[in-house]
Amino acid sequence: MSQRRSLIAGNWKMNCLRADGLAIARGLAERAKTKGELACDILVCPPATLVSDVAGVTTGSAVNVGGQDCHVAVNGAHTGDIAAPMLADIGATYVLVGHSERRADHGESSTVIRQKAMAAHDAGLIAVVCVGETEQERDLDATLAVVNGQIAVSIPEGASAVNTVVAYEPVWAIGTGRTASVAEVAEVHAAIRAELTARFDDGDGFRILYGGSVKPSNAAELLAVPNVDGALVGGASLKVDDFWQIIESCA
Ligand SMILES: O=C[C@H](O)COP(=O)(O)O
Repeated sequence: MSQRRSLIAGNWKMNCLRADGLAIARGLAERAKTKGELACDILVCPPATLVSDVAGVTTGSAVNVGGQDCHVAVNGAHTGDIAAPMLADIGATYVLVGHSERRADHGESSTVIRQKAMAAHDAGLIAVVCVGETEQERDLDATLAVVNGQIAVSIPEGASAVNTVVAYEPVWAIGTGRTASVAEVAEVHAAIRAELTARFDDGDGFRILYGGSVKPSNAAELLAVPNVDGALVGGASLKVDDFWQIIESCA
């Protein structure tokens, strides 16, 4: 098995005015600097309004910065949207694509998400491609079919372990306080790994993150599950202490 370095990613979603966001970013950057060698990579994805400022205060630290979404095109008449090269231009090195809130709120299909991942790659960004089933789909025993289908369509042919991270986030576990069980996480992550290794020469090297109510109290247990190579954290990433405890849960 290849050595995969874990990634702990914070998705701030539509939270934080400038002062709050910069306080979190500074807090993380200071800890990263004083801690020295860390067992994992760190990523924060602030709202687009703060990407540039957060990149500024985290420069020279181990904290990477990413966008929460990008458009499929590099520029053009797309009012309100943000192109991947624009994110790269202001210091982002990652971008989330296909988060379930984008799929639900903006009707994004896996086909569009694949195009967004391609746009991210073209801009030199690492795409964090998010997948996950709804509660209804899990109740119908369709979890693996749904997730495998999302993986098959959302991840483009040009993907590699270098430019792509997968995030498994069961929709019913996001922001609900309900976390998938270790057995549920293990089953889905193993299925995603099988899809990746079947399709990509370096499929064993892709990092697969778990997301959905990850917090300091459950992080170590989730991060110890086979094929869990980090976490995508929402609510708990808005508190420096909580997010740092999750970072320190990496073995
Ligand atoms: O992107 C993050 C996920 O949606 C998880 O959010 P949460 O940790 O608040 O459940």
